[in-house]
Amino acid sequence: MVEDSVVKRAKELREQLNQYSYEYYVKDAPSVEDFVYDSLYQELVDIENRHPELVTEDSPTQRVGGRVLEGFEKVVHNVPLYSLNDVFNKEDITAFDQRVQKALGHQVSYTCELKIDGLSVSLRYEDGKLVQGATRGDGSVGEDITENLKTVRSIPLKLKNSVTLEARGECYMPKKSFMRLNQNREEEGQDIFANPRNAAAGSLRQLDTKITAKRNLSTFLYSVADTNSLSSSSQYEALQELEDLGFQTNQERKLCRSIDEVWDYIEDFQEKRGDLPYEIDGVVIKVNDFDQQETLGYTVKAPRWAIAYKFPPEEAQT
Ligand SMILES: NC(=O)c1cc2c(N)ncc(C(N)=O)c2s1
Repeated sequence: MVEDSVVKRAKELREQLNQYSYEYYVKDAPSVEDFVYDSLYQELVDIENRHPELVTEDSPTQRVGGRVLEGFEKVVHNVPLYSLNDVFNKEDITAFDQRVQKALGHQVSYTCELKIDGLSVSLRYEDGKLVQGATRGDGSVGEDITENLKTVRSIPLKLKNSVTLEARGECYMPKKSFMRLNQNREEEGQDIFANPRNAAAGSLRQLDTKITAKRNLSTFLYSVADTNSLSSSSQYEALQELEDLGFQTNQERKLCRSIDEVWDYIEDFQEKRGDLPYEIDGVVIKVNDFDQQETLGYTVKAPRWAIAYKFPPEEAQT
């Protein structure tokens, strides 16, 4: 039987370390120096080594991976992950806005979000605890990569509220991590990855979770399978609600009152994309209000209430 003081200390350390990790990986605003984190982490490792029965699912020690998987189980997405219709110029953006206004009978607000060049993932939480993580796959059937996604430090193992929901987002590799990874692979005579998207996909499809844990992946969450699982009534509010639950969300989002504002946003980020610490390949434009999204509905493969504006390919890095 473990003394109460040790059980209490382990709980304190877990909560303190998870808070520090949240500040560092999700808010990008650490409140303590690394050595403070490291010494508390080592204290928890020592306690868990002496008392393995004290290890919990959401312990920060579970982030470093451990198992080598045989393969990936299939996961059926109860709510399919839809794809987006792509557009490539201002005329198509205007045409989208005309179709929306015609269908709804009035002007609408749009939420603009950066289109992250990573791997789409779905994260299922029950009572606030991460129970499953899966790839998008073909939108209906994906692969269970829970063990690998648990090593992604910005993915919360436990939410700030004990809600049950399925969040969707993009898992990506920051440009700096991509450059460092390819440098190491080149020095070791290994093939290099063509781009951060391939590097992220390759890292998440690793059967050895210890390798995934070292790849410094990150995430931006941007929607939920069922909007009724949130209290928000619009996309812009939902992004804030996801952030308040402990997810990393992209801070460049903008609520636009007109399609002209949408176009300004697109031009703005076509300029800025090279300076971002992650790769994007466009902008996702969504009708903001959830009731209006429902009215517009879906075609066979994509929502009528959203489009993806694709940037022209970036000039090859000389
Ligand atoms: N295929 C899709 O539905 C999406 C793909 C992406 C992506 N790669 N990045 C951001 C968003 C977003 N913020 O909605 C979406 S939505």
